[in-house]
Amino acid sequence: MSNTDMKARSPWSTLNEVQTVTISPVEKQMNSDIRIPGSKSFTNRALIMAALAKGTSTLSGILKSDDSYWCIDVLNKLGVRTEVDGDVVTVSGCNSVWPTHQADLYIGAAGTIARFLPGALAVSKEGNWVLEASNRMSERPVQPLIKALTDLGADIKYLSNEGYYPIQIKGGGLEGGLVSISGKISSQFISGLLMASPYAKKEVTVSIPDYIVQHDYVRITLNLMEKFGVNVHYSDDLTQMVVPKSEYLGRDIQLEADASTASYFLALAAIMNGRIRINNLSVQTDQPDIKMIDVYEKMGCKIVRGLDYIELTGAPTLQGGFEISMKEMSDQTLTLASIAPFASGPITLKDVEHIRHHESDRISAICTELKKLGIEVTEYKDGLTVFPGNPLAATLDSYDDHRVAMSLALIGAKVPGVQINNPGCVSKTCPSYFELLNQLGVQVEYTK
Ligand SMILES: O=C(O)C1=C[C@@H](OP(=O)(O)O)[C@@H](O)[C@H](O)C1
Ligand SMILES: C=C(OP(=O)(O)O)C(=O)O
Repeated sequence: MSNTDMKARSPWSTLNEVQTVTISPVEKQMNSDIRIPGSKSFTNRALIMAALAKGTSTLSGILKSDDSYWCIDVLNKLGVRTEVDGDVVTVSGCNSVWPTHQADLYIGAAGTIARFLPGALAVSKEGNWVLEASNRMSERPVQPLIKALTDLGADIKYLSNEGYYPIQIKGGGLEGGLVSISGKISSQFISGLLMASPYAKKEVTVSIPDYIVQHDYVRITLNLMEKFGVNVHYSDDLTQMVVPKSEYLGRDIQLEADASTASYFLALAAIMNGRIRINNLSVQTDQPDIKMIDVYEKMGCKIVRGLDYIELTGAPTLQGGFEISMKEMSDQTLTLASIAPFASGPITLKDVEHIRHHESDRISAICTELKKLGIEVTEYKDGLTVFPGNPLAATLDSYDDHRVAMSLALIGAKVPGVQINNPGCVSKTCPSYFELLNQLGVQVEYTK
């Protein structure tokens, strides 16, 4: 497990001892209903807004994974009281004054914490905190966010490499005013800046000079801020956003299921020509990865868009022969690339250069692993083309990246002899992933 960062695995991870998982094809026709764990994006936003808020919040349907564990752990270390009961967490908000003024905080591999926490700390009147991240998160960019926060008056220092974790943040507050921030490497920079902005001394006007890679994640932030009592004024294209001086108020909120996680199970039914119904997610969501159902439909699957469910029935042959921009749902690039060999023609996935900065260099990782399976691919700076083929048995690497492991496992559900090294990394967003696959009839065997 050479590239595995075991420190980033939390007590909510499950497969730390497992070296390799062998996935074997589904034996009977898939015809199942399933419930999907809570959304990472909603969970970590809601936790941080609830912690900053005045009053107590009850968040139901949280995700219990490494990313949310480290978020709750950090809040506890900052002196915020949280109580977890099943998938419900009660958070006693600190009204933007973090009770513990000095602490070393470990945030694991979570981009959401790395980009949402700095602003939330900087707004506090006093404090001096050191933030350390996983090895990979310490290679992922944060400079545009830190620059915007320091432009607003925050006191943040890089402790090792300029532009990267670890960092030191001192309290003192944000001044407010006009601030410009790039959205072309990560939308999380903008979300993190917005979440802190109500606590600046003056109104904050956020302006985007270039473009945003995934607008819908910013919309999730804006809508959740509104639920916590802060109304941001913004242009439709999100290039200008005005955050009033305000404060979050404690709320009781039911969080959504994770649309990114749901997509793997929809993809599974698509390639198996089976039927699956997701019982706790609907198309009425801001989560961008919901748009994958349109892609599965375009590939020949039948979709029922229920009021409170989504059902997919696969097709004997999936249709390929198209090019698609994955920019606005880029977490699903690997899912589509993994089922693409089973389609009738080549599929080109474009506009996702930014995913080279995710949990792994995802474009390079998926091209390397598909080639190991004997699949022809062409790699571009911003994407790849996957050609139809019959994948061979192979032992694959997960790159310690949950989405690499979850996507490649789909191929094992159709092709005998697919093994994945270091599969425990799925705990970043879905510790129960292989268990859920198994419930759907996929055979899963662990080697320790
Ligand atoms: O705000 C969020 O919750 C997320 C934003 C996206 O990140 P980028 O905008 O960095 O691609 C996405 O990939 C990530 O999984 C979750
Ligand atoms: C990019 C991802 O995560 P993070 O929140 O760490 O950016 C992801 O989940 O695919």
